[in-house]
Amino acid sequence: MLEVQDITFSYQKNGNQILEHVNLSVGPEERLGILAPSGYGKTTLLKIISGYISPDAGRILVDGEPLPQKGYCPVQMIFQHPEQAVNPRLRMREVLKEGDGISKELIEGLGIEEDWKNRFPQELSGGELQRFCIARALGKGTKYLLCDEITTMLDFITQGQIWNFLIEETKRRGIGMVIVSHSQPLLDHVCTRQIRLNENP
Ligand SMILES: Nc1ncnc2c1ncn2[C@@H]1O[C@H](COP(=O)(O)OP(=O)(O)OP(=O)(O)O)[C@@H](O)[C@H]1O
Repeated sequence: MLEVQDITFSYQKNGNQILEHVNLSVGPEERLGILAPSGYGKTTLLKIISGYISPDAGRILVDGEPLPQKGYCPVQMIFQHPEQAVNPRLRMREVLKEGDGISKELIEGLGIEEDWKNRFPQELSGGELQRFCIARALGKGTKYLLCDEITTMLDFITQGQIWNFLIEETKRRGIGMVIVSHSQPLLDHVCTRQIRLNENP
């Protein structure tokens, strides 16, 4: 179980509180959709849940344990803009090595072509690059996957391929998901449960 307990956060000391006493939990079989208008702190919340930023108060537990201070994080996040999530100086084969033992099956399942691995990020399309970011986030140790508008900038065919793959892969491996999107049809299609931020789950 992924538990988000009483999270409070503001970017500036004594500034506007972006998140106030946020509580939610997600099981390994669930795909939880989060809805909220722009600026309500959805991206900020996902960054806290995946350990990129620390909350001012509250805690994140995975199976009753806090996120590890070092080593592989069982909660992985995929961002809206893949080009901002990869080192531009690394070839894609090296980017994949940043993950936790990325399998051949995963790479094939995502439709990543052998030749793409020799390229640099700027030599790939947004959809091709996002497939690498998804592969990197789905290493052996991943228990929960957080998706922040991950297909917003992609065409419908690519969106469909990516979501079908993600649903199958996470079901098979018992990986729980948290999905942020402004698209209600997408959330209706993908999620097993939905909540609105700032309302009780
Ligand atoms: N690094 C930062 N420093 C200061 N303020 C920030 C920072 N990042 C985001 N904010 C502010 O925090 C608030 C929440 O931003 P966040 O990106 O989490 O919202 P969001 O709900 O994901 O929005 P959107 O739906 O537009 O992506 C916004 O008012 C934003 O301007």
